[in-house]
Amino acid sequence: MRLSSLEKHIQELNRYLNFHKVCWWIMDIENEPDLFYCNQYMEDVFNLDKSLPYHSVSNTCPIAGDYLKNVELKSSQQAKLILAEYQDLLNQKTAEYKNQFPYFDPRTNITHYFTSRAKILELNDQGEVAIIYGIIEDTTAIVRQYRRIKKQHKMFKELSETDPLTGLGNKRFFMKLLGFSFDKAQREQTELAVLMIDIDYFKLYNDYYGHLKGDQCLKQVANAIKNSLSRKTDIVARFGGEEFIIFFTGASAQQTLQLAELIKNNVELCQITHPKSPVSDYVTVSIGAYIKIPSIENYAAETFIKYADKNLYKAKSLGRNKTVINESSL
Ligand SMILES: Nc1nc2c(ncn2[C@@H]2O[C@H](COP(=O)(O)OP(=O)(O)OP(=O)(O)O)[C@@H](O)[C@H]2O)c(=O)[nH]1
Repeated sequence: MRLSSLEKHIQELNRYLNFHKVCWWIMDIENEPDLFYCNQYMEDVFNLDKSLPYHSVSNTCPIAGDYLKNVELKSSQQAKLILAEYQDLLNQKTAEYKNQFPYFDPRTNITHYFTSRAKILELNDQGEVAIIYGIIEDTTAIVRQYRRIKKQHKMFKELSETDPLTGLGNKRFFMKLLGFSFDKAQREQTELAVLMIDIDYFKLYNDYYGHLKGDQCLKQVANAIKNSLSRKTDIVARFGGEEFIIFFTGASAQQTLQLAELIKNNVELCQITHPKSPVSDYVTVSIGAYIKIPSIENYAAETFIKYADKNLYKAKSLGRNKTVINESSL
């Protein structure tokens, strides 16, 4: 009786669900829980043996069976999820499931992406699930397009946060990260340090050598600054023109001063000749630093930049090629 009912359903599915590029399958859970019947298109797509009218769930089902062989599931976690949804359908906890799975086709060496939906078609007299059916659609084109857009989005984001000349982060990138770190330092009551670095007499350098050489100089200085930083959490950016900025957390005032001195020395050690500089034969930088534990009442991330900038101004007025750090913290 059940078999003829199944046959009737198979005939109906063949008649009504005969769309191009749509796989359908049906299972008699009550009598043959390990078998599924499907259309020819599904047999083609998943390389199933066409000599039989049915296929084994445990051996050939693209999801439940030998998925380890053919389905490139990203993780066993995903496989478990699909299985759990299938169980929920059998236990009537859900009326329909919908999941996605990648399928590696060994004939073409290409991974396709499918969306699989299933529903209960018939209950038996005891109200238990008797027959379920489902469709599987190839969503490879949509998935690929989604990934392309995501990749482009990431690229645009990186471009919008990168200084094209030096490859360092730009002001926007810096302010975003400073905001996060400021809040964290405030919560954890740790020191936050901001260093403003400015090339000395850069206008004279540009006037003497021209803008292109000025650009090269900016790149070299940017590299010298970047290479002076050892921790991943030290964030550096080109803040504008010939000005660079750094922030980091968890260091003492002494360590901050040491790092500033290291940067200053490393820039001078690049030996970029600057015939017009009154302070050195080579390009030098001045640095203004500000370090403090952010306090809830009195500070904002921008205040750190303002004070670091004031100290930079002091370093310039003290003759350049100098570091000034907020003295109260030393
Ligand atoms: N080549 C080049 N020059 C730049 C760029 N951005 C800013 N500048 C130049 O940097 C110079 C900055 O000059 P000023 O602000 O007068 O400062 P300075 O000559 O370095 O003097 P001090 O900072 O007081 O030591 C200007 O000549 C700008 O044109 C850039 O992207 N490329």
